[in-house]
Amino acid sequence: MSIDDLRNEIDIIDEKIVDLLNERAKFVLKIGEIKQQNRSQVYVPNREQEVYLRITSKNKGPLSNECLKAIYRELMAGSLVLEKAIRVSYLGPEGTFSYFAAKQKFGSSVEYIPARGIECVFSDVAGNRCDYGIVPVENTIEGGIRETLNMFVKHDVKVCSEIILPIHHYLMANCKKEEIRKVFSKPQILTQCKNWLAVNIPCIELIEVSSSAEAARIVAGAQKSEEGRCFAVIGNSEISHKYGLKILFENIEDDPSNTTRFFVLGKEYSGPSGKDKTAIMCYVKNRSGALVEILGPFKSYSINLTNIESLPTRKKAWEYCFYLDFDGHVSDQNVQKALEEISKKCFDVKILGSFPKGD
Ligand SMILES: O=C(O)C(=O)C[C@]1(C(=O)O)C=C[C@@H](O)C=C1
Repeated sequence: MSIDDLRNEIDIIDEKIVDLLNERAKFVLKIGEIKQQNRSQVYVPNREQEVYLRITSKNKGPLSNECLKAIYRELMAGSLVLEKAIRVSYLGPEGTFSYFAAKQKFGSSVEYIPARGIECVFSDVAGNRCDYGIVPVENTIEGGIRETLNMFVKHDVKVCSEIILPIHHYLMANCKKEEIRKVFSKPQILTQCKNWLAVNIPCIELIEVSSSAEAARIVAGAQKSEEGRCFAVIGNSEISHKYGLKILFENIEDDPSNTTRFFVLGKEYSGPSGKDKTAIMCYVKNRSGALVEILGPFKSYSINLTNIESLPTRKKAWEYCFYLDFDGHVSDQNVQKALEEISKKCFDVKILGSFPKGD
C-alpha cells in the first residue's frame, strides 16, 4: 500500500471516530440533564478513574496506556463543558506549575481563572466564583505546603481529587551562561536548584519573585536594556515559548524525582473508586499522649498513613491541629471505624475529602 492509500484508510477511520465521539457526547449530554435536575456535581473523579481503568484494561496496543489516557483526559474535559460551563481557579499567573496541573486534570476546554494567591483559590471555590480550584499541597523536597494546609482551617471547601506532577526546572535566558548576572524565580524553585546554581553559576545574584511566570515576565521585559539582557529565569519549559527566552539548561533541579501533589478543591466529596485517599483535620485536646491516641486507630485498622503535619489552630496561642492523609475512602468500613475512634479523642475531626489516588 502507498502512503496515499494508507492515509485514505486513516481518513475513513477518523470519520468513524468523530461519529463515535459525538455519539458518546450525546449520552454525556443526557447525564448532564439528570445531574442538573439532581443538582449534582458534573465532575465525577471516581467515574473518570473507572473510565481510565476500563480503557487501559481493554487496550491491546500499539498505542500506550499513557497515550490513551491523555486522549480520554481531553475527551472527558470536553464532556464536562458540554454538561456545564466550568470555571477552574488556580494559583496564577498562566505558566505556573499549578496552571499545568490544572490543565493535566481539566484539559483545554474549561475556563481557567488565575488567582493571586493560594487563599484566593480557596475563596474562589468557597464563594462560588469558580467550580473547582487547584492548589499545591505537598512537594517531595520541601514537604507540606503550609499555606495550603492552613487554609483548610479557615475555609469550608472539599478535596475532590489529587494531581501528581513531576517538577522539572529549566534555566532560560537570552545570553550565554558566562554573561548571566541575575537569576529570577520563586523562592521554592531557587531552593530546589540550590546545588546546581552553586556549582554551575556561583556568586550570581538570586532574586525571589512571586512565581516563575512573573520572573519570566520581568526577564522578558528587561531584554532591551544592557543589564536586562543578562537576566535569567528558572521555571518550566513552557515559559520559554511564551516569553521568547532560550532554554540554556534542562532539568536543573537537585533532586530528579522532584514531584508536587496538587489538590482539586470543590464542594463535594468524590465517591469511592477502589483506590482512594482521605484527608482529615484533627483538632486534638491539649494533653499528653493526644497525638499517639489519634495515630493508634490507623495501626489497629491497618490503614496506611501517607502524611501528617501539625498546624496552629489560629484560635488560641500554642494550640495545634493535625492534618492527616491516608489510604482508603470514608465509605470503607475500616476507615469509618478508625474515624469513629479518632473522633472520641478530638474536639473535632473535619473530613476534607476522599478522592481517587493520583498517579
Ligand atoms: O459519567 C459522568 O458522570 C459523566 O459526566 C461523563 C464523563 C465522561 O465523559 O465519561 C464526563 C465527566 C465526568 O467527570 C465523568 C465522566
